[in-house]
Amino acid sequence: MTRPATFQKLLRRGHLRVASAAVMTFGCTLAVIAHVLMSGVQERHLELVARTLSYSVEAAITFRDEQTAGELLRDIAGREGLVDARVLLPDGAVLASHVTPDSGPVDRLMRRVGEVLMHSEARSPVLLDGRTIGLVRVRSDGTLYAWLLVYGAVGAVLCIGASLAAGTLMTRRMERSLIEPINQLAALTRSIRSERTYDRRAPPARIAELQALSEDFNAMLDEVQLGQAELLATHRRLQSDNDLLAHKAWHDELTGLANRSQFERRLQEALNSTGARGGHLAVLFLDADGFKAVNDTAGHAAGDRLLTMMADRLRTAVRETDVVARLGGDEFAVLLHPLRSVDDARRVGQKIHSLMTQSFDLDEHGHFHCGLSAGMATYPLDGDTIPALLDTADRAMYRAKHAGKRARHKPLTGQGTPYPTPHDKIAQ
Ligand SMILES: Nc1nc2c(ncn2[C@@H]2O[C@H](COP(=O)(O)OP(=O)(O)OP(=O)(O)O)[C@@H](O)[C@H]2O)c(=O)[nH]1
Repeated sequence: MTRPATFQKLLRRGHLRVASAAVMTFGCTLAVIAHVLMSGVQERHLELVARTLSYSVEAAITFRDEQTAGELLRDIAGREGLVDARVLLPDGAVLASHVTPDSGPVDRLMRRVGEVLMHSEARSPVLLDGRTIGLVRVRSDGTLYAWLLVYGAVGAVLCIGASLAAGTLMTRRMERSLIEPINQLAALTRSIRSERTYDRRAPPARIAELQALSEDFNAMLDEVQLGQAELLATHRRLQSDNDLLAHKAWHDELTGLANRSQFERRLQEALNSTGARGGHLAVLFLDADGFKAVNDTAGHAAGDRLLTMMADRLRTAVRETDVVARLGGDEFAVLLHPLRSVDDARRVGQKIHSLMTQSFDLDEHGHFHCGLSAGMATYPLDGDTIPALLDTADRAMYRAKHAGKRARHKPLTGQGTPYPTPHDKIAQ
C-alpha cells in the first residue's frame, strides 16, 4: 500500500498550483488584452505615419526628386521605428525607399518574433488637386511588441517566484497553527496508547475545529479513565471477595485457626522439606474433655467463647513456624515443625496440656476447668504420609481419652503417644 501524502505536502502542492494558475490566468488575460490594444494602436499609428509621409513627399514626387524623398523616408523611419518605407509612382515604380538594417542577432530574432505575431503595414495615396500622383507604403516589424512579450514573460516568472515564496511563508504559518496541533494530538494519542497514561489531556488549540477535536478527545479520555476506575474498583472488590473466600477455604471461621485443609497442606509441605533435608516433625491431636457440659450449662455462645480462648492459648504455646488448627467441634491439631527431637515434641505437648487445663474465665458463667486428651505422632517414627500420621495421632488421642475416663493418670503404650489427662469436671 502506498503511504498517504502528508497534510503539509498537500498544502504546499495546493499553494503552488493555485499560485501558478492564478499567475498564468492573469498573465494570459493581460497578454490578450495587450495584444488587441497594441494591434489597434499600431495600425492607427502606421496609418497616421503613412498619411503624414504622403503630405511630405508630395513635392518630391511632383519633381521626381529621389534624394529628398529618400531623406524624408530615412528621417521618418528612424523616428517611428519603421523597417521598410517606400514611395511609389502611379505605375508601381519605386521613387525612393528605405529599409532599416537590423542591429545584431538579438534584434534579428526580435524582429522575426514581432513579424510573426504582429506584422502590420499601412498605405496612403499621395494626392495633388484631387489626383493620385503616388503611393506611400510603410511597414513596422513589431519589435516593440516582441520586447513587451519578453518583459511580460519575465514579469510572469517573477510573479510565480513571488507567489511561491508567499505560499511557502503561508504554509509555514499554517503549519504552526494547523499541522503542529494535529501532530501534537497524534503524538499524544500514540504515547497514551503505549504508556496507558489516561490521565493526560490534549492542550487547548487556537483553531475552533481543532479545539472541538481536543475537547472531544479529552471527553473520551475522561470516559476511559472513569471506566478504568470502575474496572479497578470491581477488580479490587473481586480481589477482596476472593481473599475472603480463600481465607474461608483455609481457616476456621470461629477461631481464625487453620482448618483441616490448611493443616493437611502445611503438613504435606513440612513432610516434603523434612523428607528432603532429614529431621523430625510431630503432629498433636487434642480433644477437650467434657466440653459439651459448657454448652449445656452456660449456652452455645459461652461454648464458642471457650473454643476461642482455647485457640488463643494454643497459639501462645507454640512457635510462629508451628501450625495450630481446629479440626471441628472441640478437636484441635498442632504441627510442630521444624523439630530437633521427639523429646522436644513431648515437652511442647506437656506445655500445651498444662496451659489448656488451667481454668478459663467465662465472666458471668464463672471459671471453667476443661480436661484435655492428646495423642502424638512423629515423623519418621510413626509414618511418613499424612494419613498415617493423622491416623496414628488420632488413635493415640482416643486411647488417651478412654484411658483418662478409666483412670486419671494411667500411662499408655503402643503406637503413638497418648497424654494422660486429668479429668477435671467443669467447676462453676
Ligand atoms: N459452642 C460450640 N459447640 C460446638 C461447636 N462445634 C461442636 N460443638 C459441640 O461440642 C460438643 C463436642 O462433643 P464431645 O466431644 O462429645 O463433647 P465432650 O463433652 O468434650 O465429650 P468428650 O470428648 O467425650 O469428653 C458437642 O456438643 C457439639 O455440639 C461450636 O462451634 N461451638
